[in-house]
Amino acid sequence: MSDIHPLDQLVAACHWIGAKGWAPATGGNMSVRQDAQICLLSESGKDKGTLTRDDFIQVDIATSQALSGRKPSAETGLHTLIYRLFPEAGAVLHTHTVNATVLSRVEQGAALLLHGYEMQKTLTGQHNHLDTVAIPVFDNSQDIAALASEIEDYAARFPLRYGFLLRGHGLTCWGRDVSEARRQLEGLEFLFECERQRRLLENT
Ligand SMILES: CSCCC(=O)C(=O)COP(=O)(O)O
Ligand SMILES: [Zn+2]
Repeated sequence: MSDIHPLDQLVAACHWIGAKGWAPATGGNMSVRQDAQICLLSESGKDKGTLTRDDFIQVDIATSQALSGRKPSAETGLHTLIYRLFPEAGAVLHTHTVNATVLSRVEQGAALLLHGYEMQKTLTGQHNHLDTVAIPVFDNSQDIAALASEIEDYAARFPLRYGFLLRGHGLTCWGRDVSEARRQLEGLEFLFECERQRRLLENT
């Protein structure tokens, strides 16, 4: 348990994501849960690698509405969905990496299946490289409410853990706190890089 305020941890995570090149230009969005009702979400249209505390906006988790007149992320509805689906979720990170963007397009199926990688064990609850981790892939849409509804339906039928991919768009992942969300993001991104390399090499 860290003494650093969760919002400061999130700002640090945004800078780390920016330095990695995982949220180019204005891509990506990040949030942290304040309490059962409210989350703090990045303001829309900003460079997420240079955010400060003032760039986060209080949003009502039940309605996805900002408490102020400011405009939170265009993907607010996906963050609030995760906080509603998973009361234990404390932070949500959405990135636009090349690996997530390309792999989610190349993968024709409904999920990216990760199997045989020791690094799967960086994901909470994974203890064996021989298990299969399924990261669902949803077709991208500009209708975030419809997308949220589709993801909610999926979660009612199948286990939804760690994160999901939006086809040709990026990864959204979460954790109990910023630290766990960062670990899931870093682990998944490593696995995506391996999977992209494996597919390239095995097809030659
Ligand atoms: C060029 S980024 C397009 C929108 C997007 O996918 C994203 O992650 C950033 O949107 P936001 O409103 O959160 O800035
Ligand atoms: Zn995005």
